[in-house]
Amino acid sequence: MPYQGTIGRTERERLHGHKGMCIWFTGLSGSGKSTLASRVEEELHRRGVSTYLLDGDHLRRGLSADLGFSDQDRREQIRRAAHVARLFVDAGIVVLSAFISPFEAEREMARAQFDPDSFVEVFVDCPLEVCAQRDPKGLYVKARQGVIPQFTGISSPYERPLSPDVTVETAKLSVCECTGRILDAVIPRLRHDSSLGIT
Ligand SMILES: Nc1ncnc2c1ncn2[C@@H]1O[C@H](COP(=O)(O)OS(=O)(=O)O)[C@@H](OP(=O)(O)O)[C@H]1O
Ligand SMILES: Nc1ncnc2c1ncn2[C@@H]1O[C@H](COP(=O)(O)OP(=O)(O)O)[C@@H](O)[C@H]1O
Repeated sequence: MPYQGTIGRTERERLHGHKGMCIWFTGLSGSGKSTLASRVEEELHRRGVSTYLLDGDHLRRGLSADLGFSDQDRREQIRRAAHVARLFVDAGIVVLSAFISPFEAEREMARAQFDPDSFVEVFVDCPLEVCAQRDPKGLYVKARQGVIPQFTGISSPYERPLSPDVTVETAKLSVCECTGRILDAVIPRLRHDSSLGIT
């Protein structure tokens, strides 16, 4: 439970003019999590929504600098990420969380931090071969050479989500189409009451 002062989430949401929410992106490295989280954030920002983008590399440079990529460390990474996301939502902000988050149990743990309307799980679905071809950071080449151990999809598992709120197939749809589908799921849930002007 968040610390409860005299100003609560409802008051903060009223000030922002929309509800707080967590949009949780999960998918393989190179599937398009960061690209889509960033595009969705731009679109929300343009509509006057208060946003914040959290991603794996970002957290791992600071709060999670002590963690590696063992199953146990990934579980701890997602526990921390979900907790931080919860704080942002309690502050009335729309937080976009982009983590591989490879395990269903931890994604469900993240979901359980929020009320059902405040959490949207986005499965960024892309075949491993396409991710490896894209290889935007050159990590798949190194993983296949054995230089990077425990690499998701190569030498560490990725469990496909069982019941995501939105699935975007990034090898079939453009960035623009994927962004539109995510916004269609998110925007109706942001309206706090009829006084809000989000369109
Ligand atoms: N072994 C291994 N496996 C997967 N990913 C690796 C690894 N080593 C480094 N990286 C880089 O770390 C980013 C993923 O961090 P996450 O915190 O999102 O991962 S996890 O949710 O804890 O599984 C990931 O970012 P994305 O490519 O944006 O997914 C990589 O840049
Ligand atoms: N429909 C799409 N959605 C997202 N990214 C796409 C799409 N089609 C092609 N891409 C490309 O795939 C790459 C995904 O990289 P990135 O967003 O860093 O992935 P991740 O954050 O999941 O590691 C980018 O180069 C992006 O331009």
